Amino acid sequence: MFFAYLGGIVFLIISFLFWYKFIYSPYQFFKKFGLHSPPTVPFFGNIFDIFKLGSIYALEKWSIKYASINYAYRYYIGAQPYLAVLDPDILKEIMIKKFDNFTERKKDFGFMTEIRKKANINSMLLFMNKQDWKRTRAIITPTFSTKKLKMISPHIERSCDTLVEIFSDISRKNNSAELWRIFGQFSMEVILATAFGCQVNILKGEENSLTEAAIGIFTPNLYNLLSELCTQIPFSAKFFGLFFAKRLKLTQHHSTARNFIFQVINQRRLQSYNNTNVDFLQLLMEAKAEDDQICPGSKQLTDEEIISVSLFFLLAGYETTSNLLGFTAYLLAMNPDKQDKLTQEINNYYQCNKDSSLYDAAHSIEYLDRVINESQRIYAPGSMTFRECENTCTINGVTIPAGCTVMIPIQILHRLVEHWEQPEIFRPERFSPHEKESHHPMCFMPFGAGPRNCIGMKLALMEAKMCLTSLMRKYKFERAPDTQVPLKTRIGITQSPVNGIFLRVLSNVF
Ligand code: HEM
Repeated sequence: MFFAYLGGIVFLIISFLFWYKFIYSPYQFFKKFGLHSPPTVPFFGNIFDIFKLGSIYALEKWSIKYASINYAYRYYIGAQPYLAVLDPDILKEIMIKKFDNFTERKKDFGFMTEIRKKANINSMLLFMNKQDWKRTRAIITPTFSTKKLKMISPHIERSCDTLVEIFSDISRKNNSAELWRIFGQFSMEVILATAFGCQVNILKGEENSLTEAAIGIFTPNLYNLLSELCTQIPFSAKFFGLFFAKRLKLTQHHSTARNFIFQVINQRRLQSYNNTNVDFLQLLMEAKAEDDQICPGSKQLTDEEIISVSLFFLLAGYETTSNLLGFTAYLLAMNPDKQDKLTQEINNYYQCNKDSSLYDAAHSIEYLDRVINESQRIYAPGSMTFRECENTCTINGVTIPAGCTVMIPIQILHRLVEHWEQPEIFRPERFSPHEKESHHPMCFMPFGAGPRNCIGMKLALMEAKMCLTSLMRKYKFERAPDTQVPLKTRIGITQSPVNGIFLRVLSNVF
């Protein structure tokens, strides 16, 4: 009898502790500071709304209902507390002025961490902790200087030439074509060439072990869904990781890519006397932090670090850039007057600069810059980013507790009616010098902001500008019967078209 009572009491105590630790306590996080959030479900927080509506749309709904003061509102993903901030002045404090208190981004994506561990790949730059990030970023920043990017631009020009040939075939057929897939092949070809000096012809259908692995990493499948789920449900990443990570094709693709890069590094080290490679891998092998950079640890990257950094370039640069090109083509087709203006500007430039290189042309046409900015404002390819708060602080009346993840909804900021007149309209003139002054700089951040912004920004812009300049000299895009209007997009961390982008391509040259 005594033992039955004792057992009952122990059971009650354990149940109470379980309830307190996992069901009650995590959701008191904001309440302790007198702040509100939408109603939560134990273990899941607010993820059902996110699954039902999509993250950005759920945030839009909450922003109307819960953005109490200064356009900031709170929610939970699993048990992790989030604060979404829409106020540009607060964002300036977080991303720039108080950067030291908001240096880290977000805990790693659970399931992908397990996959990378199994594939022997180090932590990615995106999720690095403060110390590791400071050192790594200081070493690799010079790799993205204008001079070095110009050195690798011939790789991009080569793929632009192939793309022009492909578009010539499409224009002759006079049917619509799915351009998003073609821009995807283009950007994969460019990133493999610029990152690893790998001369592949993906646009012409050729493959090798690295391209197969790279394509495999980006092909959506059940496991991607699983990994999405694991980022939301607490403790599930370890659980699923234990059972699946070793057996997944995705892990094999990561291993193949890793081993490929490892072999290339070894070969280059052996042939160091006649090494003429001009690509990121080579630049990373030679990269060294400047002497005046305060960074603890070695000023050079180890081979394992080079592998994880260069692999991350592949992940970060592929989808975002192809989405940018696809969205821009769609917006130009839907706004023929803006497209004509761009073509005119490109032709004018070449009339005055007949022997200009593609690199120089792409960087001299101001209207192209405005078109690309406006395209990214309407469809931000990187639709959100994050910062972790290290120490509790209050900014413009909003308390941000330590341990809280600040969510920066880039796509929403780009369309706020308070800051953008008729935000749904494509008008590149918004970015002309005199109009540019009229909007808050923090309301336009396709590449993030502050010291932890996108390191690949100049590369992405160089690629997009060179690609559009070479295409628009010869072709124009036109709306076809199967063009989806309005375009449906899928918004996660990145934004992509749900059903591709179907357009006609017509020759400009008669
Ligand atoms: C149109 C193309 C691209 C877009 C829209 C884009 C957007 C972004 C955004 C929004 C962030 C987060 C910034 C922040 O938190 O403030 C980011 C981070 C990053 N991006 Fe990009 N990106 C693009 C292309 C690239 C390319 C081509 C590369 C590399 C070759 C790259 C490498 C990175 C890296 C390494 C980070 C993490 C930086 C850090 O934590 O220090 N991105 N990108």
